[in-house]
Amino acid sequence: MSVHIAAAKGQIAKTVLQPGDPLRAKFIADNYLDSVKLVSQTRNIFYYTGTYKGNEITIGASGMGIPSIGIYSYELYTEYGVDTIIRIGTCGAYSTDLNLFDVINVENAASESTYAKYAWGIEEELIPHQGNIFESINQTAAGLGKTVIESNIHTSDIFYRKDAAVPAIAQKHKCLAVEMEAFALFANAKYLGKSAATLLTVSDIIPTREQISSDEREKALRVMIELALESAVKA
Ligand SMILES: O=P(O)(O)O[C@H]1O[C@H](CO)[C@@H](O)[C@H]1O
Ligand SMILES: O=c1cc[nH]c(=O)[nH]1
Repeated sequence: MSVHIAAAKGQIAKTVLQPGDPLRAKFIADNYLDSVKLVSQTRNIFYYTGTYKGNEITIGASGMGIPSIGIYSYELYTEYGVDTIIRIGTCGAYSTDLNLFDVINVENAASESTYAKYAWGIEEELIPHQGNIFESINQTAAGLGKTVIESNIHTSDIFYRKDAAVPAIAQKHKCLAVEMEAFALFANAKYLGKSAATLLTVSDIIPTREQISSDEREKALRVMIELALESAVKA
């Protein structure tokens, strides 16, 4: 057990799918995994380990924001020997070039956050996905005939803001969308020499205020979930 995860050593698989939402983790475990076991519910952040097509996999939440995923991904990599984390999140599109339910495979995460600098001495404001899992997701998507958009995204600490303009860092790095965790996940993986990818489903179109419901954020992300599971078993 680690400070924030109650699972015993050996109860977490080498590959973890990590949504922000604990109930999305439960939905995936209930609907996609066999022989599934709830291995941690500390702070109601659920971790389930089971098999998908015969391969052991863990689905567990990160909670929302950089500090939270910073904790969970670090403990998974260092205390449980996890090799690969695939974040499966939602994001807000900065323009109407994207549509609700589009799926992004994140190339680089740009952030104003000081997390990477003060945790690991990583000075860059743009951190790439780590290891081979990004490419494996692209190949898996092509094999399944699913469309994924490869793009930079903005990892922000802010969900609500007064200024409607696209933030400068997102403009600078041509980020199509915003979410709140990928930068810290990539920073931890980079520092620790681990693999990390982030898949995002567009849940909000920021300029038009179109959005999917909270129930859909839990349950209607089928394309992303199935792509992550199929990629995970090849990791
Ligand atoms: O759907 P998840 O994975 O939680 O991701 C996005 O949704 C949350 C905000 O609603 C933030 O965590 C953001 O990154
Ligand atoms: O961080 C996020 C996630 C979903 N939608 C947003 O607008 N922002």
